Amino acid sequence: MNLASRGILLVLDGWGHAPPGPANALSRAAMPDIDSLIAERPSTLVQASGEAVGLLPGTVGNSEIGHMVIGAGRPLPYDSLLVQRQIETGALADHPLLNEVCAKLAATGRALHLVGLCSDGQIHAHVDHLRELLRIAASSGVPAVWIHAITDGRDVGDGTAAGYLDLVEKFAAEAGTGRIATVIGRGYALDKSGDLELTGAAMRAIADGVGVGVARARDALDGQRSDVWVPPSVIVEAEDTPPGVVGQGDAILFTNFRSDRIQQLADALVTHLAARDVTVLSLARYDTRAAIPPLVDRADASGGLADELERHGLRSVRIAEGEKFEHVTYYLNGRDDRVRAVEEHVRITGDDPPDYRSRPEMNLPLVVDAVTEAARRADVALVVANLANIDVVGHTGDAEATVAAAEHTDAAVGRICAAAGETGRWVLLVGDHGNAEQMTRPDADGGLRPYGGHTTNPVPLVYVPAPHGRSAGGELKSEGTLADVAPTVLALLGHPPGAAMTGRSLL
Ligand SMILES: O=C(O)[C@@H](CO)OP(=O)(O)O
Ligand SMILES: [Mn+2]
Ligand SMILES: [Mn+2]
Repeated sequence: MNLASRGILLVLDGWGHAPPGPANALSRAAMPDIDSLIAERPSTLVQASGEAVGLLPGTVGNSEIGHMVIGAGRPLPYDSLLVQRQIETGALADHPLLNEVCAKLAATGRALHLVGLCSDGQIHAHVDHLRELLRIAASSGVPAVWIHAITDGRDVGDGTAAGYLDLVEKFAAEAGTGRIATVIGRGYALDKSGDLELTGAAMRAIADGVGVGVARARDALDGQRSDVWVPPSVIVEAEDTPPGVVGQGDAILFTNFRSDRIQQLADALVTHLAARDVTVLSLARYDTRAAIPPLVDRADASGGLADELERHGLRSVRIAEGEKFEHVTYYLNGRDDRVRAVEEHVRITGDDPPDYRSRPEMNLPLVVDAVTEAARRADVALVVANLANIDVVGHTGDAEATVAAAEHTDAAVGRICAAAGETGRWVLLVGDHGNAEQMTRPDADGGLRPYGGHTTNPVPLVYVPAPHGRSAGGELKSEGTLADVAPTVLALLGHPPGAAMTGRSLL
């Protein structure tokens, strides 16, 4: 392979584009390296949200779909969209497995437990799906439906949980069934770091009714520091045991459509409830250890960049910190957990602070070292790395810390581009969805409140040619999407897009 055709694909997580302004942490940050790349190198903006990537129109992008589409080279109908379609066509209401489980509960007098994130953030879940499931349960005659409400405050503004709990109660009243049994912050219920104490606390509330006792769902929020960290709380209506515990012969249906953050809890519950003869279902397919039957299955994501690299015998090294490791491996490879013979997966581990505001640099120097080391290897055609800081720190909603995260990211990009220059590589930089470029959101009173969630903004794509390699004309093609990234990478490596790709090279 021509030396100059080797490269580095850098995903800057949460790197969206918006006009400069006080709420734009990226325009506020001093980012000399990235600014000069954008000024001097071919660059463009690409779509990373909504229909362009396989989401419902107007839906914010996220890391899963972002990395999947970057890898697949085509938009992929995402799980949320597939669920929505099934609701609209009536297929979910007619779902044979759901009907069978509901009929059994009706016949045996047992309860259905709905467990999921209660917001309309549309990254992990949508409260409208819960509404539909309440309707279906009611019309199937399920005698009791318990809702285990996970509060959000991350995909939607912090401080909004009370409104969503009220909404859930309204949906239940409309459907004529459903009561909130537990209220649990996503920090506990959706931990994905392997912290089994957090997961265990959520699990005991759901399964056994052990937690902070409150009289009404909203009371769980009283005096809490954020919606994310609402301690596992159990609604106790009388002096006796909480009514919503999971009993012998009950069924649990997880209502999140995205797997990564609910699977630790789902696995813990399946293990914990093994002796209780509980039927467990999930709305979409999960990557749990236990096989949980999904109501809606995934779209095929094969034929992407990983398959093409393998076909051409091109070695790639994937590098990211724990928070984004699956994204540059499993998701980029189309939710395929094989490590192909031509791949190396490097998970950067450092010490992770409980609150990223205190260390916006995260473990970035270690990521840069690993990228530099891989870039020096002649046998590696492509280095793929995710720089997580802008997104992960952006999620705290703390604009000052996010400015610092952006400045660390800029310095890292500078170091990586220097290493690329020394090793004769090109670099392609791209965001996977917006986040840090929009750190406030209007609130109901016409004011602005801090916002740490994702956005629908386009993301930058910047091409830094190798020192003696192919250079694109002045600009990259416009009107691209994340689906064009893999074809662009393949073109730079000297290959056409894969047959399954509908994206095109933007060179
Ligand atoms: O952290 C997460 O789970 C989501 C936001 O809920 O972000 P991302 O899609 O970037 O992983
Ligand atoms: Mn992301
Ligand atoms: Mn994110």
